[in-house]
Order: sequence, then C-alpha cells, then structure tokens
Amino acid sequence: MKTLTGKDLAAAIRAQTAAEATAGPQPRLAVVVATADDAGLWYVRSIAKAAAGVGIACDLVDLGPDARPERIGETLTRLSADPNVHGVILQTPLPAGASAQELAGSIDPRKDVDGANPLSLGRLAAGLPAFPPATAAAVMALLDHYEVDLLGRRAVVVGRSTVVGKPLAHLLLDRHATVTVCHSRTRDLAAVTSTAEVLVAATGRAGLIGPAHVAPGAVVIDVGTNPTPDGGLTGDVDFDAVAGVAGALTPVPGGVGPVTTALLLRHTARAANLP
Ligand SMILES: NC(=O)C1=CN([C@@H]2O[C@H](COP(=O)(O)OP(=O)(O)OC[C@H]3O[C@@H](n4cnc5c(N)ncnc54)[C@H](OP(=O)(O)O)[C@@H]3O)[C@@H](O)[C@H]2O)C=CC1
Ligand SMILES: Nc1nc(=O)c2c([nH]1)NC[C@@H]1CN(c3ccc(C(=O)N[C@@H](CCC(=O)O)C(=O)O)cc3)C=[N+]21
Repeated sequence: MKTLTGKDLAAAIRAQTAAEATAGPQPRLAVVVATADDAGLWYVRSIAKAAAGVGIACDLVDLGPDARPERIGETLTRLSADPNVHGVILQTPLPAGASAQELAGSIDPRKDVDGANPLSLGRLAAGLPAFPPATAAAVMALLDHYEVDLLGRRAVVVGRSTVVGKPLAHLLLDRHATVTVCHSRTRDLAAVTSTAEVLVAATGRAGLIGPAHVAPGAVVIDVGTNPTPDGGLTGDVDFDAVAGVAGALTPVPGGVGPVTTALLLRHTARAANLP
C-alpha cells in the first residue's frame, strides 16, 4: 500500500505560487469571518500564515459571530469591488440565519478563489473557466501528482456538499471517469463504494469507510478532517484497517488538507494575474 502524502506536493505548489505572486503587483486575499468556531478560526489562521510565506497579503475581515447576513453580504460586495483585493473567501460556519450559498453570490466570480459563488459551480459544470473549490481541486491535484489514471475508471465520491462532493464529481467527469456520488440516504454504501477504482470520502464521519467499503487495490482519497477527543485530527477512512486492502491511501493529517491551503493561494495569485 502506498501512502499518498500531500505535504511535498503542497510545498511545491507554494513555491510555484510564491514565484507567481512576486512577479507582479502583490496579490491580496480577503478572508471574511463571522464565527467563533475553533476549526474555522484554525483554518483562517493557517491560511494567513501560508499566505505570508508565499508573499500574498491576507486581510482578515472579522465581523464577529453575531454579524447579520446583510452586513456579511455588503462586505463581500465591497471587497469584490475593491481593485486592491484579488481573492475573497467567506469562512464557514456562519451565524444562524445566514446562508453561505446565498451570501457567496455576492463574491465576484473572478475573485471567487474558493469556488463558493453558485455561478462558479455552474460554470464548472458547464466546462467554463472558473475557480473550483480549493478542496475539490486538491483531490484532483493529488490524483495527478501520483499519476492516477482516471480515463474510463470507476470513481465513487461519498458526500454531495457544494464545497466538496458536487464540484469534485464534475472535475472527475471532465477527466472521463465514470462517477457515482453517494450520500447519507445511499442504500448499502459498501456495495457501491467497493466497486470504485478511485474512492473519495468527504462526509465528516470519522472512520465511516472501513475495509468492507474498499475494493482491493483501490486508490482512496480521504477528505475528512474530524476532530478527535485528544485534540488531534482524523479522517473519514479507518486508515489502519483500509491500508490492508487499498492500493493507495491519503493520510489525515498530511493528505488533502495542506494541498487545499496551497491551492487557495495559487488561485489567489492567478486571480491577481487575470487579464
Ligand atoms: N481537508 C480539507 O481541505 C477539507 C476538509 N473538509 C472536511 O471534509 C468533510 C466533509 O465536508 P463537507 O463536504 O463540507 O461536509 P457536509 O457536512 O456539508 O457534507 C457531508 C456529506 O456527507 C454525506 N454523509 C454524511 N454521513 C454519511 C453517511 N453515513 N454515509 C454516506 N454519506 C454521508 C452527507 O450526506 P447528505 O447530503 O445526505 O446529508 C453530505 O453529502 C468534513 O470532515 C470536513 O471537515 C471539508 C473541506 C475542506
Ligand atoms: N468553503 C470551505 N472551504 C474549505 O476549504 C473548508 C471549509 N469551507 N470548511 C472547513 C474545512 C476544513 N478545511 C481544512 C483545510 C486544511 C486543513 C489542513 O491543512 N489540515 C492539516 C492538519 C492540521 C492539524 O494537524 O491540526 C492536515 O490535514 O495535514 C484542514 C481543514 C477547509 N475547509
């Protein structure tokens, strides 16, 4: 079994991004936050740190956990109109009553570096240029980096969220995989997932995917980042058990996560260089 780590790939993407970011005017990413959620704030801090490392300016726009949806929408509109800002993301979770999907409609698609605007998802589905969500792009980057063949292969995605499952299904389809998307209402999940040559888990359910879910030799990508009681992080895949069946498997931490952050920054540098 091969462990598909993301750390070296992320470092390579960051190095390339640093070169792109320093070639022209400094790219600027605005991160809009309206949460007190620990995981959300951890991710925001890690974005800020990584941005500093590649020469991208990162503005945290903290509206507080009680921000009203109108204020969040106005902020996204203002940042989208600001010529000094090249990338805009809205961190989740949001205050009760605020819809991330609805609000992300206020992010200019040209600055939508995490593919959150429904227009971006529509363009992706239509095969038009758009930034895919960084996480979905990270899964593709890992598959490409490890030269996993997709043409005509059976790919199964577990999870149908707008952030991961749905956009990823489109990206895999574009690469000519035969794609099946599973979710919480899927009957006999293991029967479906065990047909996959490429299996992606993005459910937020620690250990959901066990050896019975995986075909011998399959490539398994674990998107899940689930907090453990001891303050650590674990995936949706039972790593040790599945390692005995899979041909290749991404670890958590050290798999999709670092590549996600690196690609968010790459998207920001590219947004700054759009004609
Ligand atoms: N590493 C990274 O960069 C990132 C990691 N993540 C992680 O990925 C995971 C998924 O995130 P996200 O997509 O936002 O989560 P959501 O909660 O939005 O979606 C989860 C999806 O999994 C499905 N699901 C839940 N339970 C089951 C089950 N028992 N069997 C089959 N399907 C199930 C849900 O089905 P239904 O639609 O029916 O409810 C839903 O489609 C989380 O752990 C998150 O932290 C997310 C983004 C980035
Ligand atoms: N619209 C949206 N886009 C996201 O990209 C998004 C989101 N919503 N909601 C929350 C999740 C979570 N997320 C992570 C990204 C990187 C790591 C990461 O780099 N983790 C390190 C480990 C960190 C540790 O060890 O604590 C790793 O996996 O190696 C984790 C989690 C992005 N998310």
